[in-house]
Amino acid sequence: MNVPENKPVDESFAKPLVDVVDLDISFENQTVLSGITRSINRGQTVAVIGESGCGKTVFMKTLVGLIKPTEGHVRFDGIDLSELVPSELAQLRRRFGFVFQHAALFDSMNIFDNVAFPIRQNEPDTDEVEVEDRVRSHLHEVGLPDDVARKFPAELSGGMQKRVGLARALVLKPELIVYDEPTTGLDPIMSDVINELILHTRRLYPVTSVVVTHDMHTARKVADRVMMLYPRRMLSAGDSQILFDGPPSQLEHSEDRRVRQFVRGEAGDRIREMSKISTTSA
Ligand SMILES: Nc1ncnc2c1ncn2[C@@H]1O[C@H](COP(=O)(O)OP(=O)(O)OP(=O)(O)O)[C@@H](O)[C@H]1O
Repeated sequence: MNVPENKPVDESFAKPLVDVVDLDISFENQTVLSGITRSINRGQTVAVIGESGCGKTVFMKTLVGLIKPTEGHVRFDGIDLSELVPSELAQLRRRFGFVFQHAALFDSMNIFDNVAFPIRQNEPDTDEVEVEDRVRSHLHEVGLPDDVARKFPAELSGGMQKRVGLARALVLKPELIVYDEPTTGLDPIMSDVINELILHTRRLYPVTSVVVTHDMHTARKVADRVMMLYPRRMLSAGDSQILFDGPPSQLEHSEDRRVRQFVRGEAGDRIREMSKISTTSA
C-alpha cells in the first residue's frame, strides 16, 4: 500500500491552514451546504467525496474564495476571506493553486506560455531566463519533455493537458492546492500517473491539498483524510452533512451504512429514496 509521506516536519504543520466555521451556502432557494465546521491542517491532503450534486465543488470553491459564504466564515492562515476587498483576495489567491477538471489551459497559448502565465501575471519583474528555468523544471517535474513546451493544448492528450495544468498550478509554489476531479476522463494508467504526481508534489513541497474526486482509488491513494459529504436535501434538519471524516483506511469500517455503500459503489436504498424525492418535488 502507498502511504503518503505527510508527516509533520515542524510545529507549524500541526496548526490549521484553513478554518471553516458554521458554513452555509445557498443559491436562490437551494441550500447546498449547511452547518459545516472543519479545519484543515498544514500539509494535510484531504479528499472530498460524495455523490454527484452533494456540494463538493461548491465546498472547494468556497475554501479559495471563489464562492462567498451565505453564512459563516472561511479563514485561510487566520485571514477571513469575507473581509477582504477584491484586490486583497486576488493577492491572497497567489498562495493557492488550482487544478481544474478539464485542465483549463489557454488554447491560443503554447504550453510554455500557459505555464509561464502565472509568473508573468503575478511576478512581472521576473527575467525571462528565470521564467524559462521555472517553466522547464515544472514541466519536467510532471514528467513532460522539453519539446512539449512549443506545442499547443489541442496537440496534447487529456492526461498530458492535466499534467500541464498541474505544472501551471505549482509554478508559484502555492501553500494550498485544490484539485477538481483530477482523474476524471482518464484511463486507469493515466489516472494513476496523476495520483503519483499528487503524492510526488506533496513530497516535494510542504503543500496542503484538497482533492475533490469521485474516484475512490484516488481518494484512498493520495489522501490522508477523507471527508464524505451527503446531499443536504436528503438529510433532516440537524443532521450533519459530513457523514465521514477520517483516514481512508476507516471508510470501509464506518458505522454509517451510506458511507460503506458509497465506497463500495452500491446503490442500496438510493433508487427508492430518489424516486421519493422526484415524486414529492413533482
Ligand atoms: N453558481 C451556482 N449557482 C447556482 N447553483 C449552483 C452553483 N454552483 C453549484 N450549484 C448547485 O449546487 C449543487 C452542488 O453542486 P456541486 O458542483 O458542488 O456538486 P458536486 O458534488 O461537485 O457534484 P459533481 O460530483 O456532479 O461535480 C448543485 O445542485 C448545483 O446545481
